[in-house]
Amino acid sequence: MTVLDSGTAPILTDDPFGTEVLNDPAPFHQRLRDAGRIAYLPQYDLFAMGRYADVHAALTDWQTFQSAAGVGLSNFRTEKPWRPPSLLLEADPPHHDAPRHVLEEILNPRRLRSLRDQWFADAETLVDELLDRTELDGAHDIADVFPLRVFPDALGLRPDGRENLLPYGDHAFNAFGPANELVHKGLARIGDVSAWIGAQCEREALAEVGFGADIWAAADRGDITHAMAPLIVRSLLTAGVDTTVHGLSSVLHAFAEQPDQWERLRAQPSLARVAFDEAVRLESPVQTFFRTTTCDVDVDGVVVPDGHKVLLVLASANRDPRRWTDPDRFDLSRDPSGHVGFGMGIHQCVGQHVARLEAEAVLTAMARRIERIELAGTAVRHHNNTLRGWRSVPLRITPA
Ligand code: HEM
Ligand SMILES: O=C(O)c1ccc(-n2ccnc2)cc1
Repeated sequence: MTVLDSGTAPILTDDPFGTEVLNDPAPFHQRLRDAGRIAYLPQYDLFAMGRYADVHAALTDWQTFQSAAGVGLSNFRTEKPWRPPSLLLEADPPHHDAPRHVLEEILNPRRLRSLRDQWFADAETLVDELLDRTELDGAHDIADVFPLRVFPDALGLRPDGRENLLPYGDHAFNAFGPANELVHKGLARIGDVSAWIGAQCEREALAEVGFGADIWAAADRGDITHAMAPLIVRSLLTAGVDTTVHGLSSVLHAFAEQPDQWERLRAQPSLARVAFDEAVRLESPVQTFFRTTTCDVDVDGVVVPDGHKVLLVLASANRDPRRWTDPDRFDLSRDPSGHVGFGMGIHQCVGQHVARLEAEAVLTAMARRIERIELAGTAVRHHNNTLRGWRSVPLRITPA
């Protein structure tokens, strides 16, 4: 795509949600970083940032770059959201504060320690089931399976109907983008699926022990209102599975592409956590989120008018050579902290510890049982307006 400089903002004619970019976003990200600190995309009348420093600055300045007008392309100031807005993701202080504090308490690493032994055992069971094979699919057999085995139970979801979770999350993440074919393909089922999701958020649908019950208990304590509780449960239902499914397929693909890094993990299984964060930096399972300006904002001489949508390209920031040495390399000796794959600032991912624990369980179980993994064919991308991961990662494995 060409970069034309008309007026003050460099113009990019890329479509961040088109098939070409979804298949290989790197050229778009490179053009965006090279164009300057901010660029204008006329196709969607939006501004975009791709450099680490600018994305980080916008994420940590919620007063100027708000979430309350939606974190997708749709501007809640002028358009009706497709569902009641999120009390966390699509809210700013003060309304954001109480729901955020409640989930921080429920999902913090200390509270998750009670799940660690169970999740590690579940991961070992899953890997043991696969060890009689020399070839498997890292997406179909592991990434798509493990989150659905552990997270719905931890949340307290009833056993039936869980097949609705992935389609709901996939549609919700598509809906942050434009109304393209990816959104249209989900519309036929979303009514029924949303009804099922809404029903699972009610207190009587949830187990007495789990994240859902903890949210309702917070309402009983008065930390949030009872009216807020179902919507906060809905946040976990929306975010809890698709994200980790794509995070896991990404880390397995990264290792399969670089078997030397797998040897490092086998030598030091405690590297599992940093390996997952390095994969989240490199692959950015959540590629983008939007913000809306709350005033006229001058970025390097480009004036973004009040109320305008700004696309924050997390995936580009995570590979910005201004911030990362050899950014395109999956490297376990790197310190990936500071990456924006989980966001940054007041909206930084409150589920990151859940995601890390799931990945640590899977990678530790695999590292102990599998001597070598390598790609056994061409991996196939899963397309989504916001999420990036793999539909298929054919692997050849050598049991230890
Ligand atoms: C690899 C997995 C994941 C990635 C890459 C990821 C990424 C992100 C990012 C980038 C944000 C910031 C959004 C923004 O700034 O607008 C975020 C927020 C959030 N994440 Fe995640 N996430 C993951 C998994 C999870 C899981 C498993 C949960 C729930 C258990 C979760 C719950 C949330 C919630 C509730 C927010 C909103 C926080 C707020 O607005 O205060 N995420 N996540
Ligand atoms: O409240 C919601 O509906 C909602 C909350 C968080 C996410 N999310 C995105 C990345 N990690 C989590 C998605 C949806």
